[in-house]
Amino acid sequence: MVRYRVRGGNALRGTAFVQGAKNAVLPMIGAALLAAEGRTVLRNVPLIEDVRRAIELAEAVGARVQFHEAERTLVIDASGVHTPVLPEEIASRFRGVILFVPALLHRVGEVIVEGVGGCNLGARNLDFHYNGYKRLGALVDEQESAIHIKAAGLTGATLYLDRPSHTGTENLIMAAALAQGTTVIENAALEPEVLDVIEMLRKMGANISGEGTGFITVEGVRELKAVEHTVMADRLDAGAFMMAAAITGGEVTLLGTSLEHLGVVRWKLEQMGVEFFQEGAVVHARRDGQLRPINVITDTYPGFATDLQPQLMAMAALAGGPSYIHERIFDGRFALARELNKMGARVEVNGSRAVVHGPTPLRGATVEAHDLRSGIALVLAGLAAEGETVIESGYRIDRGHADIAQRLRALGADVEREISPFA
Ligand SMILES: CC(=O)N[C@H]1[C@@H](OP(=O)(O)OP(=O)(O)OC[C@H]2O[C@@H](n3ccc(=O)[nH]c3=O)[C@H](O)[C@@H]2O)O[C@H](CO)[C@@H](O)[C@@H]1O
Ligand SMILES: C=C(OP(=O)(O)O)C(=O)O
Repeated sequence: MVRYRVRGGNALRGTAFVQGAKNAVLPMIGAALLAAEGRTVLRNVPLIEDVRRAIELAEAVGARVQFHEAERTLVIDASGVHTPVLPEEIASRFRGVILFVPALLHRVGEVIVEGVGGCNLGARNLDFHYNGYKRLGALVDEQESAIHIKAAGLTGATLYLDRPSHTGTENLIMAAALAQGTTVIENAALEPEVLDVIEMLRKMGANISGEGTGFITVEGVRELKAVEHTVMADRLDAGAFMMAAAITGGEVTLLGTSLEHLGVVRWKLEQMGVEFFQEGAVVHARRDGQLRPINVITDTYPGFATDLQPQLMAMAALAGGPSYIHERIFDGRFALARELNKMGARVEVNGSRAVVHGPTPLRGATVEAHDLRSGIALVLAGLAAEGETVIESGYRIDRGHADIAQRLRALGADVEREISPFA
């Protein structure tokens, strides 16, 4: 059992390194398995638990993987991929498992998904993925214990997503990349990570156009080759550090990121009183006076990222007036509210809307990380709280943020990661 212990009160100051993006590296590991020969080299790979699960899973299906951790470099030889089973004990621990489906369909002709993990945020359906595979010619059999997908070769088709699903877009592109003929994907996701994955697939030899427009065309090719690719910076990790500076009244310099990737998040943080200054790939963020209340609606990119909504909720607890949050992506992403309330916040939730009655001083408490982003939001709340905050279920934070305690300590925070022998 991992837990984080945070003693609040220090304004964060200094320089932080932004990690490689979790939501880009996971599909890239899936993409690497599409190459039947050679070795893929991924750079700027974050040392997070989801990457460790993805490595275990790639090995379970027959790939040979070396993780050079000090160099943040992953080497994947997928020539030995032979088994269709994505085993429950690994698959049920992270969402990225679904990103292995296209490669196994192409390489093995079938996939058995024994579980799908990831953050518990309410309904997380996969119907857009399955409908897409079916339109490309696969057979999908959804049983309670496992999902079985089979395909004797895929054929291009016109596909659509009811809404621009992030992993749905990546999966249908990967499925179409080696299908015979042309595939058009309508209502495709625009997230920067999706574009980075497309860039890697294009280097591998895929013929993809239209990314960033919502309409993607993929001309199938016969094979994809192993390549080298550097994973983009994690905008959610960068956002967490910006908000850590803001919530503590500090100032941070973030190396290797871009305000462009934040979309609307940037403007909302500015409205709350965060000042930004960008010099190339270096971003400075600091709080400018008292935090102001805010009105936020989460949306797909470039709208306000749902993965930064909990951190914003924590900040809103300290803002000078009521803030309104409308969560439109997930129907169960307000588990943070009751944990923040244990710390003295006043958050009222009504369905997909929440009102944060700020300002309320925060005080330390023992709280639970119900998912990755509510976990990091509680770390931020702890940094601004009086006294000590203990955040249980810290594994969920480790799924997506690398060395977070150490990186925050380098900015002057009092944070420790502890491993308890008691489960
Ligand atoms: C590994 C990864 O990249 N995870 C990210 C990805 O998750 P993920 O790709 O799972 O999220 P989606 O964009 O697919 O889901 C968004 C919404 O669409 C619904 N939906 C999705 C697919 C589908 O087949 N049917 C369906 O109904 C989901 O229930 C959810 O309500 O995007 C989310 C939304 O930005 C982020 O929070 C996650 O961090
Ligand atoms: C929801 C998230 O991740 P996943 O899709 O991997 O559960 C997240 O990164 O906040």
